[in-house]
Amino acid sequence: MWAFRTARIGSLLAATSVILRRCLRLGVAMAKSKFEYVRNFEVQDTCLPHCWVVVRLDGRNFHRFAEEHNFAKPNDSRALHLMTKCAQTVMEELEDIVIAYGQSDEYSFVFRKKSNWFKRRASKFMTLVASQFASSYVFYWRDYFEDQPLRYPPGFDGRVVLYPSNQTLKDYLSWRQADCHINNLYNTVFWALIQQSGLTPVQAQQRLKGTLTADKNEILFSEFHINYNNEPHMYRKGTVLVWQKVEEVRTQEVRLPAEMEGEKKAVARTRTRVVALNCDLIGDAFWKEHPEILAEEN
Ligand SMILES: Nc1nc2c(ncn2[C@@H]2O[C@H](COP(=O)(O)OP(=O)(O)OP(=O)(O)O)[C@@H](O)[C@H]2O)c(=O)[nH]1
Ligand SMILES: [Mg+2]
Ligand SMILES: [Mg+2]
Repeated sequence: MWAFRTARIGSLLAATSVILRRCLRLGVAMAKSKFEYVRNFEVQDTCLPHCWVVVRLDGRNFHRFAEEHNFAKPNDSRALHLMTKCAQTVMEELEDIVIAYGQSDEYSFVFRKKSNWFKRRASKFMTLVASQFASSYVFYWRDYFEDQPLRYPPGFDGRVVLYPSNQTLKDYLSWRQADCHINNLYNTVFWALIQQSGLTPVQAQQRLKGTLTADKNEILFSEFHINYNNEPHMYRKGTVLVWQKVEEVRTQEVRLPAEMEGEKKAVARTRTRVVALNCDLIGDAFWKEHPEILAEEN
């Protein structure tokens, strides 16, 4: 009797599991349409593991954008501060960015070596950075350009570059900062010759043809009494964004006995914030001061 019952339960269970399996198969077949195969056309764009992932953005045709929006020449501090505000937003909204560097119409964002954000898909990194940056540029425009309406929507191109070692990453950032220095020195003399000496752009270009750094410094000093080293750091060095612990003091209402109700007290707390620096990245000093950026766990 007992054996008969056990056999019956067994065959019932077997029948149920066959039905269940059929249903599941049918369900899966139904969920997959005949068009499903097009998924296979998607390319794998996973960034190589253990590499620094750098996303660099650059303003599209900003030569024209700067003209149309009356940017000051050679440097418009409103435009540079707006770029930095957008980059700060990118760092705060997205994940795993350990440092960013910007100058002119470009910003580079460095994702930590071991980031597994969106399974390290390059297209996700690039498009999320570019779209967050571009929407922030429009969103915050009025805060920096109070009297200058935004005349058309700006665009930013993006690229992803992988750097396999700390040295190559440091060299990449040094390259961008050296570019900032070379362009800024040239532009400072170029516009001084036009704005202060009345040369035409073609004449200014001719005057600077073949000149070396020392020559440009000399022209600035002897003709315009400008010591290039005293020009603002933001123009000469660009902007570095890093995470830093900042002590914040806020006045806060505290719970006290009824007779003291509503009293406020200063409360200090430490938060990690994105901080903008206009410092040198090429020498060792910066990396010694901020060892956590290249630390192994990154
Ligand atoms: N007047 C002024 N112009 C700026 C400033 N920052 C950037 N620009 C302009 O933006 C340009 C940026 O250079 P590029 O990125 O090489 O060139 P682009 O015109 O943006 O062209 P693509 O990047 O190739 O699309 C500079 O050459 C300037 O004309 C600024 O502070 N003041
Ligand atoms: Mg550009
Ligand atoms: Mg550029």
